[in-house]
Amino acid sequence: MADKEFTYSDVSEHATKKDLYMVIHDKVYNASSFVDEHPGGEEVLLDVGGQDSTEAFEDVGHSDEAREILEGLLVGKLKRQEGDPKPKSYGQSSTTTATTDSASAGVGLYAIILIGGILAFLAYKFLQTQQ
Ligand code: HEM
Repeated sequence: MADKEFTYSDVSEHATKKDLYMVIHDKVYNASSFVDEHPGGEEVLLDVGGQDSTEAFEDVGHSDEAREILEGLLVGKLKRQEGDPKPKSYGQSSTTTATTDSASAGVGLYAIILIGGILAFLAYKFLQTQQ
């Protein structure tokens, strides 16, 4: 059963509380039996019902226990088709780019402060020798 393949449109047909599928890391889970037990509330699960909820799931930082429960809900894997939304590989693509950007911006800022400091020091030394 867990070998079954679902397309995005298959998954999107299961978006009600009694029949709730979601995609996490390209695997398809049937969360219907867990909705009432979810410590984070049923609302959030219903929100992502029938969709890719990888980001929402990972953003919360779910425990290993949560991941074990998740494995028990597995019904199949996602069959990606052309035109489907891109894989939401968490911690890669967009997130990494953002981190790299801010990191290099940080380095740039330090470089400017450092160069500014050196210039100020040289100017100070220069003025001293002038006197
Ligand atoms: C079927 C998929 C999911 C399972 C099996 C699951 C399971 C769990 C479990 C076991 C916890 C307790 C804390 C922990 O062990 O990490 C939890 C907490 C939580 N979950 Fe989920 N979760 C799922 C999907 C989601 C999604 C899609 C969201 C969307 C935002 C979400 C939001 C939360 C929040 C906000 C908490 C924290 C509740 C609190 O500490 O007050 N969960 N979840």
